[in-house]
Amino acid sequence: MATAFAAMADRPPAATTAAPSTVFDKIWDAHLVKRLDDGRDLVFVDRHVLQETTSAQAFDGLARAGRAVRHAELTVATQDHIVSTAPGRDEATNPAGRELLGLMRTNARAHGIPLFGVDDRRQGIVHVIGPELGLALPGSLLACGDSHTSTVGGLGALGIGVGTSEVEHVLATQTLAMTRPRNMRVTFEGAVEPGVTAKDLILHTIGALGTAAGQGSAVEYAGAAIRRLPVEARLTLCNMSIELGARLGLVAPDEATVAYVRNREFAPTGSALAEAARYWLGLRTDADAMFGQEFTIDCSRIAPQVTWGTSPQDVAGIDAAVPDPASFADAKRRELAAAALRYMGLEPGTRLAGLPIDVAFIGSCTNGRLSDLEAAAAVIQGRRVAPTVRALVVPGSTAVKRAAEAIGLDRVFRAAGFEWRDAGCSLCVSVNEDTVPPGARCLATSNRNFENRQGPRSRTHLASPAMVAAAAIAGRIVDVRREPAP
Ligand SMILES: CC(C)[C@H](C(=O)O)[C@@H](O)C(=O)O
Ligand code: SF4
Repeated sequence: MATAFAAMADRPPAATTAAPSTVFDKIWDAHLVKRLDDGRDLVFVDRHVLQETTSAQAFDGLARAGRAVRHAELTVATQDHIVSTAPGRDEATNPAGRELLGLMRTNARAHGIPLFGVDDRRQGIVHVIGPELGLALPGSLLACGDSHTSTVGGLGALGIGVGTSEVEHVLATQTLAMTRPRNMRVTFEGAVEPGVTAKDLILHTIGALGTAAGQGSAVEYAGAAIRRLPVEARLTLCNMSIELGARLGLVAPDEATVAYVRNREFAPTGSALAEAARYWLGLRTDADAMFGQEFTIDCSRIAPQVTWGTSPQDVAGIDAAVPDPASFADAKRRELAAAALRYMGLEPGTRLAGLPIDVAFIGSCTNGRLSDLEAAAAVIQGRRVAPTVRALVVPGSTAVKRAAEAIGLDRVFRAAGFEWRDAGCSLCVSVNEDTVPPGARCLATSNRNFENRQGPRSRTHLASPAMVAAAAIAGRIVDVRREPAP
């Protein structure tokens, strides 16, 4: 399989067009198979990644239609959503997950698709393992039956989240029929303050522009502040393009991207890598390229962010208070904010700093990578979790878990009173056995704070790993920048 994946990187460079174009245009055009009569584009999918909750029906459909998997060698499967995260778990640990996990194993075997299941060292959240294993490469197009496929945009790849019927289409044809996304750019200017992370940049952006801003768009994140972000932070940023309403998000590849890709299990090596890197580094937006929408964000004014409501756009800096719904100009927004405060059990004017929490969750495809765990551990080192808090670390992949253990992070978390669990989606979506009790308040590093997301009547606030770590210790939401050094 490694050879097949490596060969994919040898694709010819995009045909140079006369008109100035964006990095998105260049990658899209390199994948264009044909323009369909209905106005959509048919694009080639370099990698197709499967997760258990959206693939079973797709395989059923394929069987009913009597079709085969077109390119099993460009497809991989993992088990992440419904898996138990209890240490030492297997497919049967979460009884509710047995059927879907079993179906994935049977389907993968029947079609010759490699499965990185619960017992595999390569298992993990689909959007974490793509970059980690070199399945997602700069300039590639990756599809997955999961909305946050946009994560891989951090490498300069097009990550397209699709529904179950499209999973079936990709399995059968290795192509995707889709309306070409519009170009949108968000440029980040100014210096980012210490204690402010990629998670804060994207939460702030969603708050400023709204969850509908990116509709139908491919968002390019640009600017000096983005160039300075390590690749894992770019993955966090692109992950939440979905909460900005976009189809995908991306950061143009640079030397940091190439360095990240080097030595990944399925990435090209040797002269194939050198040749691919030349192509990747040419994937830049031309100076005069046109964007349907352009926004600029001033990073110097961004504080660590915390959500107060039930949409990711309900967000404010840690030094702010819960807003008065009456303060919103738009009538619909006023109504939604009032409903959100009722659900969250919050009063207008209450400071976000100081809100007591019951659960602290560090993990997910947004913030479950090694650098996220390192940032959290740096805050926790030598301290204890407040007795009123249940604190969990759920690494984004088995490889992240092992890498963290190799540098002793598990000991830091355990000594502080955190649970150190096996890899999976866990409390991000609570379709396994991990839940937040009704009415309880959780500060989480994940990407969605919808009603009931972490269990019936659960209350979710979103923040960065360092902020969640600091809150777990304090027992309440605090400003990580003001915490005394350990
Ligand atoms: C289960 C899956 C379809 C879903 C998604 O696509 O987003 C999940 O990953 C989520 O985050 O809610
Ligand atoms: S971690 Fe959360 S957002 Fe990411 S794929 Fe899993 S459920 Fe979806």
